[in-house]
Amino acid sequence: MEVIIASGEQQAKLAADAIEKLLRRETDSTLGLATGSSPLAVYGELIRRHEHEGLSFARARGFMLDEYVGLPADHPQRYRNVIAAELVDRVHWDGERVHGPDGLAADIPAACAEYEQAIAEAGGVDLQLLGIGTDGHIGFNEPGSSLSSRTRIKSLAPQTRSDNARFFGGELDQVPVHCVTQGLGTISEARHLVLLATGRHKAEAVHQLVEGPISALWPATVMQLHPHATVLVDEAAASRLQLADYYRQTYASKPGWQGL
Ligand SMILES: N[C@@H]1[C@@H](O)[C@H](O)[C@@H](COP(=O)(O)O)O[C@@H]1O
Repeated sequence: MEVIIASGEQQAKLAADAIEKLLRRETDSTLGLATGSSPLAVYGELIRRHEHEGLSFARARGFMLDEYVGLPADHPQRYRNVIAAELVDRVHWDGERVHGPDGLAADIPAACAEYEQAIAEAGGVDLQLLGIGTDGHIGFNEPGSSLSSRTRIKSLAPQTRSDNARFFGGELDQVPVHCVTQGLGTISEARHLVLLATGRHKAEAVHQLVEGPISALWPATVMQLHPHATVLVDEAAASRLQLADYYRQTYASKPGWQGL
């Protein structure tokens, strides 16, 4: 696992560089998309590169991490609509090439199995963007999630519902109780995991993710088992890291050609 302590702006450039490298290669690429505030600066940088540097998403496929269950199709907080507004529409990416778990399916387990199948048929995810919840969730894999879980329905933890109430006008009772999320096993199969975290409220989750014992209690710790995981954190989110100086030195002496 590589830990890079960098400002939100630097994080966005580094993650966008890795995504641009994939989009400009000869073969089609598959991006794993996350919602929440953490990836917004990355999306902003990708939109800038699309508008000013000709970065094209035409040959890419996208798979989202998660979705609320039961929000009406036109609800602005439905993750499908959020990602359309924050990235897909703004980079003129064909919406048919961007997929997400179906939170409105009549048969949710069948829809989850189909989603797994669609990811597999696309050849798997090349780069998965991730944020982290204050309780250490990735996607919507709340504490207690199996480390080998697949896409499925989950109940949101009270902490997550209260954290996300800000997107629902501060009204907790408007936040859905259930979600569908790629599992920790699904996420772990992406070839490169790139997690972004900013702010002191993420410091404990980041400490556990990087330095804690692997445990379902802190689901993001599953990333310690991944052969190519990058964790981009600002100073505040890094404030509880025991080995922060070592991560700084390592990154400062990293060969420039290496990329993420
Ligand atoms: N389901 C999303 C996650 O994918 C996201 O990473 C996390 C952190 O959100 P934020 O980036 O807004 O702090 O919470 C949400 O509940």
